[in-house]
Amino acid sequence: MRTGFPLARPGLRIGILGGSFDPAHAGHVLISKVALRRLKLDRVWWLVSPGNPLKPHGPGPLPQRMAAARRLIHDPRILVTDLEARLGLRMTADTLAALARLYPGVHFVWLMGSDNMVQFHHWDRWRQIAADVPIAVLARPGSRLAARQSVAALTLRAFRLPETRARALATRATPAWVLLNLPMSGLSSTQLRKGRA
Ligand SMILES: Nc1ncnc2c1ncn2[C@@H]1O[C@H](COP(=O)(O)OP(=O)(O)OP(=O)(O)O)[C@@H](O)[C@H]1O
Ligand SMILES: O=C(O)c1ccc[n+]([C@@H]2O[C@H](COP(=O)([O-])O)[C@@H](O)[C@H]2O)c1
Repeated sequence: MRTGFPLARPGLRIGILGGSFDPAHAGHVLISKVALRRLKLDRVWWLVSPGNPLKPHGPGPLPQRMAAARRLIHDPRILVTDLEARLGLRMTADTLAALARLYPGVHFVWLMGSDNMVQFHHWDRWRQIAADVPIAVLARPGSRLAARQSVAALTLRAFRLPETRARALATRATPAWVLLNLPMSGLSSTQLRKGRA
């Protein structure tokens, strides 16, 4: 494995939480812990993005975002990585293809908040993403119901697992996705940036 890339042996179940983390906050920690438990994951990797392809303004510098994210985590199962920047990738479809090549035999699950599910159908090759990797959508205030009615949710409705089957998601044939309800956190990076300004 190249330097700077996390290690993972075949058979591990790893949730990937992609985001700007500008800055990371307790909402990210909460959904990571819920995903670890409810999806029976071994690890969650925070994939600190060089920048969301759909957002017009880039986030703050990557090293600062990484350092702040690491300071927030006190669970050895959660790991922060800049592998997307190291690979020179930005589109999630490309990142997931690279992960499959780099880590054969690892069971990856894409994690995202329900706000992202609402606009998932605008992502580059979103159907390919859903065909490549199981997806867990974590409820977030204001978008939980909209996520259930989103274009992606309706398109993929035949492949939705009930929450009671969430533990099976990581090794399920794709497409497969689940919507996880949880005691929701209203925290957001936008709100924290406003508070800092
Ligand atoms: N409070 C939260 N509850 C559920 N999911 C969340 C929460 N905060 C962030 N997420 C999810 O975590 C992932 C990374 O989030 P991101 O780094 O963009 O933080 P954010 O708070 O959504 O930032 P911003 O306000 O700048 O959009 C996304 O899939 C997002 O939906
Ligand atoms: O690939 C895409 O088209 C795409 C479009 C929007 C968002 N994403 C990814 O979704 C993750 C969450 O983005 P954000 O900006 O909400 O933190 C992050 O990993 C982005 O790279 C990816």
